Amino acid sequence: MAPMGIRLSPLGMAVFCLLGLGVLYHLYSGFLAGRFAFFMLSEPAAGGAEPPPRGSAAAVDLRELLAVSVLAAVRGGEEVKRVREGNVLNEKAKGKTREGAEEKLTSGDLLSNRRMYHLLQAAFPGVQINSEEHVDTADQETVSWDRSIPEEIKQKIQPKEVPAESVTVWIDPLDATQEYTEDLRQYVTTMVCVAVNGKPVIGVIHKPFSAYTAWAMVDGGSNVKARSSYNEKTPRIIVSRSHAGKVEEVARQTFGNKTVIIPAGGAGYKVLALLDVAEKNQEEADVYIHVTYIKKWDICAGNAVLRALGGHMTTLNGEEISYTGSDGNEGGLIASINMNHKALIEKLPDLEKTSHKLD
Ligand SMILES: Nc1ncnc2c1ncn2[C@@H]1O[C@H](COP(=O)(O)O)[C@@H](OP(=O)(O)O)[C@H]1O
Ligand SMILES: [Mg+2]
Repeated sequence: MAPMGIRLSPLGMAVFCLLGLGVLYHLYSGFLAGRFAFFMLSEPAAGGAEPPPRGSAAAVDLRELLAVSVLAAVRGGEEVKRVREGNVLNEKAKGKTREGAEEKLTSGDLLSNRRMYHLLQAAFPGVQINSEEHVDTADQETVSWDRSIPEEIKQKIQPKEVPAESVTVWIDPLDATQEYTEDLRQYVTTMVCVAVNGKPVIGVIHKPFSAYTAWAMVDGGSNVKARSSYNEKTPRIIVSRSHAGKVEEVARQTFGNKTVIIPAGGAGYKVLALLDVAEKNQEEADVYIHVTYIKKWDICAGNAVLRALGGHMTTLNGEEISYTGSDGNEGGLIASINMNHKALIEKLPDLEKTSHKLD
């Protein structure tokens, strides 16, 4: 006898148990099927990372990161332009490079850095962000992102989740500061790069004075492309105008005395010189070479853009550059697209013997 006088027949109990089992099976198989479908649909994430479970707190969507990176580069660029046009740069020296060149700092660098950093940080609080300028942690600036994705990005890029801890964001709030102080505006860019497991995956290079933005995502898409042809035999070499070291010697030794050398400011500008950029003040070149020490925020975005378009940026020894850990790149760089990059490296002088002479 059941409590309260209800009598359960053995048949009723069996039906009840079967129904319960059916409900449990339905719930569990639906969950498993969902997990299986997600596993089947997701490609391996860019940079080789496994996608984390959808909706997991530790996952970030690379398409969203691209959208906010473009916005950050544009917003930083507005500060860069405003300070230059107001003509109050508050220029000072922040130190010297290893080669003894003065490293300059202006209000343009600092205000752009503040804008870019806070926007990215608020949008992706769980992600490591490395920026060129110091960020005051007491600064309570809050900038929110409305999570809207521009139509062009929506059309070209699919959502792709990666674990937040695999991501490192690199911000250059003002590339070509030296040239900025000389009012050579065409060289100036703001840049954001997203690396996944150290591999450069998203690059944004923005020219604040002409409102031009190039973006690209490895295995995703881009709004910029390579030119239709490059001169591989006697390439035009684009090099630094203010941190040149012995780069002209290296270029002439490699490609002959007649090779054209284009001195220019900014690592972002020099990468754009290798691409199809319809911009009145943009020079064109075939190869970009840099022989002195350089920082990862200067080169990561350009490296990502080139990689996304099938090009290469490596050290002068041909090694890939890893965008995690320390912020410096010791081995110089050579960048090319639609060329035999390996053959270019083999042509370079033996850097083991000459590296001490390069700076
Ligand atoms: N030897 C060096 N040491 C430190 N930074 C260097 C460097 N050579 C180049 N850079 C930095 O790399 C960027 C591009 O350099 P260049 O215009 O000479 O090609 C500049 O960044 P910033 O303007 O962001 O400081 C410059 O300061
Ligand atoms: Mg800078």
